Amino acid sequence: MPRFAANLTMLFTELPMLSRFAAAADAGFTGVEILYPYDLPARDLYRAAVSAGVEIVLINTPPPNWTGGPRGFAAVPGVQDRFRRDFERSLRVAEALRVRHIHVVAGRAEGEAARQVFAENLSWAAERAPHTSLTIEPRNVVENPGYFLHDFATAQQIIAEVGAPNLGLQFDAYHAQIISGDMRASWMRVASLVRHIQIAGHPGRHEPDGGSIDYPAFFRLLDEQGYRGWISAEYTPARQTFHGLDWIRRATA
Ligand SMILES: O=C(O)C(=O)[C@H](O)CO
Ligand SMILES: [Mg+2]
Repeated sequence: MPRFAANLTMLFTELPMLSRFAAAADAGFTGVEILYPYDLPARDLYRAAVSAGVEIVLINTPPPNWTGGPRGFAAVPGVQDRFRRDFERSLRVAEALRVRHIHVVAGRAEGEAARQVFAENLSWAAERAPHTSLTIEPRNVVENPGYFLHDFATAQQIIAEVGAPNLGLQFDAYHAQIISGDMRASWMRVASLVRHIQIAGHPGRHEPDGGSIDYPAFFRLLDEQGYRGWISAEYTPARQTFHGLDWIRRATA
């Protein structure tokens, strides 16, 4: 049976962050992810996870601007020193939270210079943190205009070029459906590189229930293929989080 994580940046936001861990555990999640855990003490987050009995599966590298603006800048030329300092910070937080994956967020950039900077930053980070799993995630540019990593072919090339054993793909099924029009076909092409999956319903990015992606069939496929990673629910609840959890009850029944 797949292991499900709740993205606490998007789910259970009816509650303060530290109360979301227990709410996720009560709902049947055994892991959580927090996109930007940098504004609360790591020890409080870790304690909340331990007392709820959930693992913290993933965090993102920090955004360049704490009060908004683009998220992440690993592919942005001209700020490599800053990337390195901020990566050190994510590493400290990841160690304190015993996090499994750090998602290295590419940011807004384009062209060959951005591709080179992204590959250089990833090589540096993979070597700096050989025991931490690093991920990169293609996102659709319809909703993330200007985002550097917006197709799977580029992600595959960069992972091959960096060639680090601790760098892999974060497969967001919602983005994949928009990028290729066929999430399952994308999955079949890149599955061997994937170390973390995120899900949301399409269209709308709400509960993974109904819509154009057949998630029960996807979960069966993952079981058949022996996928051992986490599947993280990264969606905006259509109403209150608690009213939209039938899908996980069915998936874990
Ligand atoms: O946008 C997404 O799908 C992500 O997973 C990002 O990490 C959100 O910041
Ligand atoms: Mg995602």
